[in-house]
Amino acid sequence: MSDTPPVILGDVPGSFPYSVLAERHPAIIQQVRDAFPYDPERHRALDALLASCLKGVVEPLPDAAHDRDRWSAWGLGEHTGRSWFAAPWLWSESYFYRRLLDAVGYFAPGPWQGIDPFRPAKLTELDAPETDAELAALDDLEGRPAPEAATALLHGSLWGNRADLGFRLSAAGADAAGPVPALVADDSDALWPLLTGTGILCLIADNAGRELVPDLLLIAHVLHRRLVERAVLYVKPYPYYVSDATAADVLDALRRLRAAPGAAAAYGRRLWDALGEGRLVLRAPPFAAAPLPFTDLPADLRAEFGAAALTVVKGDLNYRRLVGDRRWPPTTPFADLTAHFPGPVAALRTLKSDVICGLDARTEAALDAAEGDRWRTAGSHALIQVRT
Ligand SMILES: O=P(O)(O)OC[C@H]1O[C@](O)(CO)[C@@H](O)[C@@H]1O
Repeated sequence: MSDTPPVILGDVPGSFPYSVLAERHPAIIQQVRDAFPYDPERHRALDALLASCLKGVVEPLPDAAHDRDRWSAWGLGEHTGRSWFAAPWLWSESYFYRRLLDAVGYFAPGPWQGIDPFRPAKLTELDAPETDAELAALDDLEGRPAPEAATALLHGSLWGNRADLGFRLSAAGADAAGPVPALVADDSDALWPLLTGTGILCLIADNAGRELVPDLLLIAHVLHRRLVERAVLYVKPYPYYVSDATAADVLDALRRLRAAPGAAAAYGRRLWDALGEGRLVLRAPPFAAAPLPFTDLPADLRAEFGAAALTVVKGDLNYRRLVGDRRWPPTTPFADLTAHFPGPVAALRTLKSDVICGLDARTEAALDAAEGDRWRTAGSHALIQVRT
């Protein structure tokens, strides 16, 4: 595309990406420090990461890191020795989480290996009374016509994306939708006809807890109603962006569902059975936590999404990766920016970063008039965009 805007960097003081690197990442380091009684070595490593993020430069991975080659292929050499603020924002954010896990000993043999530094916060959310209320709402769906139940579950999965623990560190209270509808694009009419009963649904998950639970309910629904033959759920291979879902988080969510009263437990049982029968497959590919756009999908994922009836891409970060982390003119067609994707694709996302496409001109003008630039990042608007 000749007028392609530049990739977003984090180097403009006052911009949203800059604030994430300069303020949110230090706040996340503090949150992690407070989450567990780490030993002095871990605290020193967290001190070093904080200093490196704020005033230092990107450093290489330790010699023994299991994924050094992978990160070399993902551009680490190019950014090593340069400021975190000078790299593409997507790249800096991803590498920050990789280094945070190093600092807390997540990958190294020892007592902290495999301990998710974000798990206490994820469990607090999963166990919150709000989750009970959301699960109780499933009882009201019983007996409703299938299309009505399907729409309710789709919207549950969509708005579940607002439940993002990293986002909450800086966007508390971002609730008012103002005079513009909360849903700024809605292609859901094009989504359901793609699920004709014989294909595979791929769902690229985003957050754990109160987003993952409705994602699982949606999957349970399409499997139970035989809208697809099989579903594949893609999660992160390691803790990432504070609340992103890992396989362990899927198991926590399933346990929560199975232990719930009312209709929720039946959804949990169906999902459990579907995993056992191979009708629901869990995947955690390294690329799920790559600092790269989906134009760089590896061959295996390209083939899987190419063979699916539909791939649902959840959340803001995955949206940035899907359409490209660039400040596109908001009326740029979604179909143009996702033409590279190997199969039909639907984005379900609440708006939490500057990236947006596929709006009609009237909606863009109304949003700007009502909220300035704030609608892009406040998390108070959402979209359902589909490319068939
Ligand atoms: O959980 P989500 O919807 O992917 O949102 C994570 C979001 O957090 C931010 O990276 C800021 O840290 C957003 O801009 C990003 O896309």
